[in-house]
Amino acid sequence: MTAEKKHIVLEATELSVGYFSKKKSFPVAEHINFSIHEGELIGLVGANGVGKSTLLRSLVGMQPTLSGKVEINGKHLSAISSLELATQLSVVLTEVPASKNLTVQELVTLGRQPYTNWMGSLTETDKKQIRYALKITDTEKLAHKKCFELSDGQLQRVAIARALAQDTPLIVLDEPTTHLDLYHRAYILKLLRQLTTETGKTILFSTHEIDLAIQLSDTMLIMNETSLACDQPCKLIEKGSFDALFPKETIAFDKTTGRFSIKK
Ligand SMILES: Nc1ncnc2c1ncn2[C@@H]1O[C@H](COP(=O)(O)OP(=O)(O)OP(=O)(O)O)[C@@H](O)[C@H]1O
Repeated sequence: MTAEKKHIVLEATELSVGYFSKKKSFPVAEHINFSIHEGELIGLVGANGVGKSTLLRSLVGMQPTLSGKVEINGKHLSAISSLELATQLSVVLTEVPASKNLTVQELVTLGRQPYTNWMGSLTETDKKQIRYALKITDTEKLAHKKCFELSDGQLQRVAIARALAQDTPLIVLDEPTTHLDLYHRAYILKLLRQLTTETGKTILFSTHEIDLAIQLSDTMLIMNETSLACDQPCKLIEKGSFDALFPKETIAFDKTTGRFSIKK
């Protein structure tokens, strides 16, 4: 029997990402090829400065690609209007929201923008989705606080709530567990896992929590200076793909436990 072919939500083909300066391009990562499937939790890992944020921003159209192709649900990214994109894709980046003067309730409500009419009035569905987003991210009690009054960790959860209010089939998060304490780190990663299994959302997130990502992700992307590997965590472990992430003399990957340990 052939395995059921899952719908490809996002595909990168011969993608090159990086920066332009004085009309010259400075690639950060090249020849990137991978596809991610509906209902999967995908963890992107790699050392500091390897290009994870650059890649994520390029995949969601927040910075121009240098060459190659990004397709979302089979459609070239550049052919998708910003309104259409906002109903398909929500993004949580590491940058602090510009609108810190808003209350948490107001910021999360902004997530409903793609669906509200020109007056911005909320339907029962909008209100229900906002309540759900606040509840599931454990931010209900903060709803009436101004964003500038929040700790970094609280703000991080509010940013995730805004993305959940947007209720898109694809969510992309850049380091969603930064600033979070151990409990909220596990809580958020478990929540992302739960959202993929219970609601069929596809969630791509970058993280330095490699051990947790190995345990929770369906697929992992391992980015290093010369290549990007994409596969199930167990297959990547078998292939030794985690070994090349960090200098061996300092930190080693144990295939049997799926964890890194410091070499003494
Ligand atoms: N705006 C920019 N202009 C030029 N180069 C940049 C810019 N932003 C980042 N870079 C460079 O691109 C490379 C990749 O940076 P990026 O932030 O994507 O890495 P990262 O893997 O997300 O790192 P970290 O794990 O530390 O967050 C780095 O060498 C960085 O200096």
